[in-house]
Amino acid sequence: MIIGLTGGIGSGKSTVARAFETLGAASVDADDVAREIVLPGEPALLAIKNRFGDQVIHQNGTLNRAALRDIIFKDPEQRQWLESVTHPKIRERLLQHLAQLKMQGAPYVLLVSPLLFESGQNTLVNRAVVVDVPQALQLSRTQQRDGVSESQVHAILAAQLSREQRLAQADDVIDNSGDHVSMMEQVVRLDQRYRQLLND
Ligand SMILES: CC(C)(COP(=O)(O)OP(=O)(O)OC[C@H]1O[C@@H](n2cnc3c(N)ncnc32)[C@H](O)[C@@H]1O)[C@@H](O)C(=O)NCCC(=O)NCCS
Ligand SMILES: Nc1ncnc2c1ncn2[C@@H]1O[C@H](COP(=O)(O)OP(=O)(O)OP(=O)(O)O)[C@@H](O)[C@H]1O
Repeated sequence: MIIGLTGGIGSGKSTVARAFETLGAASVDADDVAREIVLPGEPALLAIKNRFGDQVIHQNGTLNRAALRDIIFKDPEQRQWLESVTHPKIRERLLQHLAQLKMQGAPYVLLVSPLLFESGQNTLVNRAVVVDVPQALQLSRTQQRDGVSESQVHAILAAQLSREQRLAQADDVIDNSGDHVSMMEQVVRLDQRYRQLLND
């Protein structure tokens, strides 16, 4: 069984995924896969360099993520172009990771992705769990974690589904506006539910 785990920027997806892992779940993270497909030598990195030039490439040949972030969250057309190059490759690589994880015998696998619904990756999963927090908390936790400006987080939020749109597509919801103990209690309940579903 594959469970999609999604939520907007800074909602706590990675934190929640780690909590599921302590209970025995396996996981693959779309943000990590998005990094793999732009490593030096990958065709996606070459396409990005051809479009945006050396301003988005570090001296050592790796992607300058901050520079690309500045460009794509200012201009929806550039973001759509980047997604048209990266999303098919991310999907392909996710499928490979999921197939490998399936062999390893975990009871269920989490596909952790900020853009589960936006990118159509939800067609790869059996259920979707949304990590939900009010927008103000997304903003403060992201700023505290990454040291980025409020306007940059707002620009990223604007490129993602709204809280309501995401919740409307959820099978399960984790309210991550409380502390870690409250989050863990919800994860334990859902883990039991997923194991029960496997036995049904
Ligand atoms: C623009 C890039 C280089 C910025 O890299 P950076 O290291 O600063 O951020 P990182 O990749 O860790 O993403 C942080 C968060 O930004 C948000 N985000 C990233 N890409 C997008 C996007 N295309 N649309 C909306 N939100 C996005 C997500 O909430 C994500 O968790 C990078 O995000 C990227 O390559 N994005 C395009 C690929 C993509 O859509 N990735 C999302 C997973 S499918
Ligand atoms: N319940 C919680 N209480 C307090 N802080 C939390 C809680 N959950 C997560 N955080 C913190 O909020 C920040 C964002 O969490 P996390 O990195 O897990 O989010 P994310 O959804 O994976 O983010 P992104 O989409 O940007 O990769 C982190 O600094 C994390 O430690």
